[in-house]
Amino acid sequence: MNPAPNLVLVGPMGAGKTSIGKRLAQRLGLAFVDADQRLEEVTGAAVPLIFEHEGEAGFRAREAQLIAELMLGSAQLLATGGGAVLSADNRRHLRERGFVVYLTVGIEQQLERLARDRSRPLLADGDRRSKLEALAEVRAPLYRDIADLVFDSDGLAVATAVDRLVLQLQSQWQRAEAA
Ligand SMILES: Nc1ncnc2c1ncn2[C@@H]1O[C@H](COP(=O)(O)OP(=O)(O)OP(=O)(O)O)[C@@H](O)[C@H]1O
Ligand SMILES: O=C(O)C1=C[C@@H](O)[C@@H](O)[C@H](O)C1
Ligand SMILES: [Mg+2]
Repeated sequence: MNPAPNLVLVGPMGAGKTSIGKRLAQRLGLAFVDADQRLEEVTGAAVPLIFEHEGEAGFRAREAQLIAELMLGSAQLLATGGGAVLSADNRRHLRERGFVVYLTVGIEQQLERLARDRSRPLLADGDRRSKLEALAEVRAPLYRDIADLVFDSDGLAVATAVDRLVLQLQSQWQRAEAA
């Protein structure tokens, strides 16, 4: 059993938080919430449009409010947005009320997975490789700081990643229960 009320996925764009999260939640019988998708439902606007109208700061404020509200609940799997860990308040809420899994991915896989994607405003223009590298430099220590488990999704199909995660989580949770 999860020692925390919720399960949380953090990590960079293209790590698979949304794709893996949806199937992992089904396997574990948890309600699946994707923060980006929830913000799109609530505002009626796509993430790039929120950035365009309210700036990154406006998006981050909405994201922080959502995380604070969601973490009051339980039995959820929350797939966070890639930048959620930038806020110390978010990190605290996620860590206090979630078992946090950091999904890692190599830059080549990230570039491949996001090659045709137009829904990430931070990659809208300029060189994607250098942008992703700059984001990773700032964020990797923050993801690591709140992680209860680090899982490398590089080169794994979503179904394989989910199978392995279920096993790793169950064994880690059993150890926590026995301790
Ligand atoms: N393990 C995987 N193998 C192959 N493709 C994958 C894998 N995980 C994700 N993808 C693909 O990569 C793209 C990005 O994945 P996803 O949206 O799950 O990333 P994310 O971590 O939620 O990113 P963001 O922080 O931007 O929300 C999607 O098109 C998805 O189908
Ligand atoms: O890495 C980021 O900062 C972001 C990732 C996405 O999940 C979205 O939350 C948005 O595109 C910003
Ligand atoms: Mg996502």
